[in-house]
Amino acid sequence: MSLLEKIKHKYALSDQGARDMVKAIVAVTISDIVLMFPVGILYLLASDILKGTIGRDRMPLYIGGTVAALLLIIMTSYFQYNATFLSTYIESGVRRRTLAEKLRKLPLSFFGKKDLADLTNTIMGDCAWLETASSHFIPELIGAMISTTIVVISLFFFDLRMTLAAVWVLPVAFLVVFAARPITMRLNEKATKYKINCMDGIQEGLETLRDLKSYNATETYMVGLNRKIKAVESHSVSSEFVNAVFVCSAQMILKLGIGVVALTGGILFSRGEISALTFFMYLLVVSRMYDPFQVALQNLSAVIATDTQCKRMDEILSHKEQEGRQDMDYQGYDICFDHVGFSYEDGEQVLRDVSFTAKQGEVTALIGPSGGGKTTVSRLAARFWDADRGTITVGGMNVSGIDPETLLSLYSIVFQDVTLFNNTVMENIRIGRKDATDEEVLAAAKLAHCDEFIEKLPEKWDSMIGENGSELSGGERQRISIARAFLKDAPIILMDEATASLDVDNESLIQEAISRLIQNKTVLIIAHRMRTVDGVDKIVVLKDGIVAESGIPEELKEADGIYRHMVELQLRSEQWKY
Ligand SMILES: Nc1ncnc2c1ncn2[C@@H]1O[C@H](COP(=O)(O)OP(=O)(O)OP(=O)(O)O)[C@@H](O)[C@H]1O
Repeated sequence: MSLLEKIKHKYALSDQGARDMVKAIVAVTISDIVLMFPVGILYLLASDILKGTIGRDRMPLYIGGTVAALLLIIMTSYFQYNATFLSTYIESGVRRRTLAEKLRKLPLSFFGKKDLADLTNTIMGDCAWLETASSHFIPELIGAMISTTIVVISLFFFDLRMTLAAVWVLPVAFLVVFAARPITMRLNEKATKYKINCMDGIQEGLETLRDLKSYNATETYMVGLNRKIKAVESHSVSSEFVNAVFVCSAQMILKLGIGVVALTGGILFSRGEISALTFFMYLLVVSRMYDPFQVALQNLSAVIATDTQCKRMDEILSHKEQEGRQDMDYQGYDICFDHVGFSYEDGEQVLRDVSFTAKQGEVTALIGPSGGGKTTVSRLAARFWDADRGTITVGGMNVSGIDPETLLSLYSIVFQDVTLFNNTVMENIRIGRKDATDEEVLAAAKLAHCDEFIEKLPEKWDSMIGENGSELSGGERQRISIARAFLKDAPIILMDEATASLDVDNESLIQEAISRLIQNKTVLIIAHRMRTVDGVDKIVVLKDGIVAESGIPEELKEADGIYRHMVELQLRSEQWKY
């Protein structure tokens, strides 16, 4: 692996980002070396004074040297600023976009393991931390190490003993901070874990505020949240404290270097083994040489801490994407489950052996007791998850070999919990097909009976509907979701009891529209109310992860099975009154 590849992989950078980081390292190295130029000029001046050769003719050299050193310092600082700061912000944007793009391609199973706060923290917080790391910590650390090595090598040409007196502190100080690596990393990981836990708590509180208030549980929630905030506080403080102990100790060791140089120089000078000029030069050099290194030590501990953030990012970036072909030759759009077995992350077998076919031009209803696996079956059909055993085909093509986005283009999905975006009603419906014209959007909305309530909104079709459609009723939200399905007009329709939040008037209107929509399509409905499945072509009863019964409604009603039992139960519950 080349150096660029290594940097790219280690710090989750793009090709350009890795190149910019190398440029930044070069810029810092030059900048650090240039800072030694004034020391050189002072050395020349001292040398001339001691030799008595100072005169007018040497003045241009001193003045020219000083001006050149100043110009070089300004130029390299400018170069360093450009190479680090400007490119870093561009790179941060690239990094965030790469993460978001990757998340888009990951299977939903990945999101089962990660909560929203964790992912948001990676995209925003970890990226911001890496932003500082790539603009400051890493280039300054590597730059300081390279420039110090160059200075140290050149010092060996003057006097070995004095050089050793000056440089022994460098590896010792470095080792002190580096030896603390396992402790600081562990503490940093812990602090990050508590921080995410706290963010998660805040997010949960905001999302569930309505329920917390209605059950007078806000106080209990605040007690829990306070505990989480305190945990973040104490872990961050102890992480900082331990870090400071090691960094400060290492910096004190560096200061010891000046003392040792003065002592060694004093002894050697008194013995006449070095000249006053050499002694003076070493004092000058050590007074400057430790400065970048002192900063580098702080940066080293910060770079060590960066490991936690990089690992978290790498976990996302290296996670296997769902792949598949885009050019499929479908033979119709039948969905066929053949001995399918599946379990979620927790390992509990949700589907044990499921086989059935949902034919094109027919409505297949999935019914069964709660937790029987109906939603899971529909998720597997759309490849939100991959089955563990057996095969699922669409139009004869195994879904595990189809590119997820290509597969989803075959589906119109109407979920029970509708997701709406903080945008206009028009754009929320257009999500169904992004290239649809306004007329097409309007037509789809009309079919889903959305137009009546949209026309009453203050800005009509341009009305913003608040985050997740919070300004709309449950029925209105669901009608928008159905309008999207009309607009997409895909050959397969997956519905999760789409009419659940509609009142009686709307329900019959929507049902009539749905009947038009589903003609000659493969329709898979997750049904909870038995009266809605009376007219379907096929019922599949899922219970305990297997197909317990399947057939046409009349047949199943005759048999004394689960379907008949569910119909009877529902009839009884319909007679229930408050
Ligand atoms: N993302 C998930 N991670 C882990 N387990 C899950 C997940 N989603 C569902 N399950 C579990 O899988 C089982 C089947 O759930 P599923 O939602 O498929 O059932 P269902 O028949 O649709 O239920 P309902 O009628 O109540 O909606 C349940 O035990 C449920 O707890």
